[in-house]
Amino acid sequence: MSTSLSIEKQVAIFAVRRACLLTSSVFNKLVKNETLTKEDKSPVTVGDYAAQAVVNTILKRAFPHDPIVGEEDADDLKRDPILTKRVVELANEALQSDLVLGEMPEWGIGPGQEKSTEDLLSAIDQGNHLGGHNGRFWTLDPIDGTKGFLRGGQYAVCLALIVDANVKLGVIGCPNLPCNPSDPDGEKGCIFVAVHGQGAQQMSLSGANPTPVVIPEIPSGSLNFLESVEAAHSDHSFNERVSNILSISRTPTRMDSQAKYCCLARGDGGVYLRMPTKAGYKEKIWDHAPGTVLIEEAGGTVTDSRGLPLNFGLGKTLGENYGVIAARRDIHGKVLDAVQQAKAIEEGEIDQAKI
Ligand SMILES: Nc1ncnc2c1ncn2[C@@H]1O[C@H](COP(=O)(O)O)[C@@H](OP(=O)(O)O)[C@H]1O
Ligand SMILES: [Mg+2]
Ligand SMILES: [Mg+2]
Ligand SMILES: [Mg+2]
Repeated sequence: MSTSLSIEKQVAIFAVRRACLLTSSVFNKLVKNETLTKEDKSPVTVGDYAAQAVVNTILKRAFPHDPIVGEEDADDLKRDPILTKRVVELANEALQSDLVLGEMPEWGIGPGQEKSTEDLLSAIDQGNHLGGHNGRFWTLDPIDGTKGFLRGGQYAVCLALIVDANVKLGVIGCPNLPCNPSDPDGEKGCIFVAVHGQGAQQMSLSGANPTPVVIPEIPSGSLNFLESVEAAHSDHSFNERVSNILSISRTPTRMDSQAKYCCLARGDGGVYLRMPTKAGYKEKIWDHAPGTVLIEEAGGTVTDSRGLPLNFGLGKTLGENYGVIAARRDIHGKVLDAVQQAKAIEEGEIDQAKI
């Protein structure tokens, strides 16, 4: 591993880019029966499986010794030969498209690199690492915000490299996100990249125009919350209470996926807040690792509601769920105080009338 992670960064960008092109083209052709329902009742589409097959194929060729913690596995898919055939078709199409400058055929990509069904199902299952505190591994969410993807909203292909529980590199591809927030109808599709200690960048899906990303100063009157669309994923009424404490009057921006972290990183919204809606759900590392390094490198802080950093060394999850707060470094403390105040009110420790 080079200390600058320049090769890892390039490979990750190319892999995420191919997966983004795949998922955008799948969306236009997706039909209803190309989605399965997982044991936890959440949806998974042929796009999720094919994107995981593509990214894992590239990672395993470029870094054969690196384990991968991926969201999906191929168990349910294997029971459905029609969906399997579709995933194989999609993954092969994405892997075999022409090489762009910098891509290497040794990564298993480019014309003529057709993979068998067995190769691709096994590539999906190579995301079976359990994570943990020691060593180096990748974590992949092939489509984060599958519900957003299905509704034609925001979703993201998310990849991070974790070394000894620290997120060293994060790449988030957002095929539906406008490149320029002040031109929402303009070009869509951008990739955000952050390397620990080296800053953050945004580039177009083609890799063109890389520009540094730094969270701008936002006057407190213009702050707003970035929150999940899904009410089951984060407690909207809690966010409203925190907004009131902070005298935030702007309505929250609801958006699926880690595109929220990307918007926060470029100042398109001021605070990401995700508090649990019910006991028992544990946040997954692939839902937060790339977003966390992006925010930290763009000048922000990410903690739970106790003010502690997220722990990426516990396995597939972040452990007991104390929520997630992300904001620019200089306002994070203020938001954390407000969250703790709102929690105390909720728990009945403070009489609302006294504050
Ligand atoms: N009860 C719950 N609480 C919090 N997050 C949940 C949840 N159920 C599912 N999720 C996660 O929320 C992610 C989407 O986040 P968001 O709401 O910010 O779009 C999902 O990612 P996938 O879509 O990759 O499965 C899933 O991992
Ligand atoms: Mg999912
Ligand atoms: Mg996800
Ligand atoms: Mg996902």
